[in-house]
Amino acid sequence: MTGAWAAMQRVFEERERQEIDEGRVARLAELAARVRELSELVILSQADEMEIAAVTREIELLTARLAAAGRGIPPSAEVGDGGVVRQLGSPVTGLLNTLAPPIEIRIGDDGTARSEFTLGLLYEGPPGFVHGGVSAMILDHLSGCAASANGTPGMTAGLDLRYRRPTPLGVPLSAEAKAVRVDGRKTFVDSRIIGPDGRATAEATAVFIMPTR
Ligand SMILES: CCCCC/C=C\C/C=C\C/C=C\C/C=C\CCCC(=O)SCCNC(=O)CCNC(=O)[C@H](O)C(C)(C)COP(=O)(O)OP(=O)(O)OC[C@H]1O[C@@H](n2cnc3c(N)ncnc32)[C@H](O)[C@@H]1OP(=O)(O)O
Repeated sequence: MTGAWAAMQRVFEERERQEIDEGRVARLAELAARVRELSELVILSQADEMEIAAVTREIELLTARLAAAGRGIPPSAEVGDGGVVRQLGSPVTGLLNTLAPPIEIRIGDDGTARSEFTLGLLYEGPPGFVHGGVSAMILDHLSGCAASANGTPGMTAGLDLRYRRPTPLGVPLSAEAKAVRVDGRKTFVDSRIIGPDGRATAEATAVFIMPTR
């Protein structure tokens, strides 16, 4: 008995009481996209110190405007087609999470979870290449979706990763994950990130375990 199941249920139930207004989500997603651009410019901008101080003050005012409306609870997670969880605040796929790339995942007829994406400077590890932790995050999440699509969701119990070659920044990448074996509460999922030359840059095997109630 881990208690994790009950804790997750409580959070889900609280969040499920909220209606998701798609028009509002679209406007918030637009805001998140603009904040992502801003985040990249915090690293790249050549503005002088006066300009940086002025922009900082403006951002402070904008933050205060949003805070004035009060803070609610994060928008709920929904299970969509093929068992893909639509979690608006997810750090991987969350349209409203400015730390998320964000990555769109779809499930094929054979249960493979797939995604195509380009990772920019915010996800840099070695100069010019994707941070290994970011690759791990993406493969973990994609694999979780594949386990769910298989009808055997769970929490990541293990993620065995091999970095085959550096994953380049700023070019189209793809990734795929598929449940390959179920053993009681354990689901084993194989996944990979594929570079523009069609070769795998990172490969993983993950184990998902449904927590005991
Ligand atoms: C409302 C409830 C929802 C429940 C489902 C939860 C999520 C799924 C929902 C949606 C998924 C959709 C999209 C995916 C999204 C995200 C993916 C990322 C997910 C994460 O970001 S998630 C965060 C990181 N994750 C954790 O925070 C886990 C912390 N941890 C624990 O909560 C426990 O650790 C737990 C529950 C994992 C297991 O605990 P436990 O007590 O139930 O089970 P136990 O340890 O006894 O293991 C049972 C059998 O598995 C074997 N075993 C254990 N580990 C193994 C390994 N690595 N390799 C091979 N075998 C292994 C043992 O050897 C034994 O084998 P045997 O039965 O043969 O003896």
